[in-house]
Amino acid sequence: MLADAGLKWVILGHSERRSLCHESSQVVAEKTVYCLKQGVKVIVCIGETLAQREAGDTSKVVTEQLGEVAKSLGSDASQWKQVVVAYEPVWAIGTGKVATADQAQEVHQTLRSWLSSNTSSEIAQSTRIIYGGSVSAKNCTELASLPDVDGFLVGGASLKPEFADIIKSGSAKDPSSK
Ligand SMILES: O=C[C@H](O)COP(=O)(O)O
Repeated sequence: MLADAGLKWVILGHSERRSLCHESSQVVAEKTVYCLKQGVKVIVCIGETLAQREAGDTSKVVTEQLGEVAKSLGSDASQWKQVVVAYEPVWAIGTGKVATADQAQEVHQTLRSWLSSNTSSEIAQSTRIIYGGSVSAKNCTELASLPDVDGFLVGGASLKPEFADIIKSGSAKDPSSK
C-alpha cells in the first residue's frame, strides 16, 4: 500500500513501536526485508533505554538490534544500500537530553565496526548511520562533525525554523574524515 502510494522511505523500529507495540527486533528485520522487496527504502531505528545505558549494556543492545537486520540482509551490499541505520538513544528522544558528542561517536563507531566484522568493510563504510534524539540548532554542528555521524533523524526541531540550520550543518562535514 505504501509503495503504491509512491512512498520511497519508511522508518522501522522506532522506540515507540518497540515499547508501545512490543515490536521485536526480529519483527523489525522481517518488515525491513518486506519493504525492500517492495522497493521501499528503510530507516532502521535502534537505541538503548536509560536503564540499559546505566547498566553498561549500550553496545550489546544496539548491536543485537542491528544484528537481527544483518541476519536477514547478510552481506548483500545492494540491500544495505537501501538501508539507513538511525541510532536513537531512547532517553534522548523528545526529552531535550541529547547524547554528548563522545557518547554519540562511541556508539556510531561501535556500530560501524560491528558492521565491518559481521557484514563487510564496504558495507560498514557505505552504510549511513544517523543520529536521532533532541537534535537542535544548538547541538547539530558538533554532532554533524563527528566522523561516524552521517546525518540526523529529527523530530521536534523539524517543525521549527531552526530545522534549516540543522539541514545546513550537514555540509560542515569533511567527507574525508571517516
Ligand atoms: O521521532 C523522532 C525522533 O525519534 C527524534 O525526536 P526528537 O528530535 O524530538 O527527539
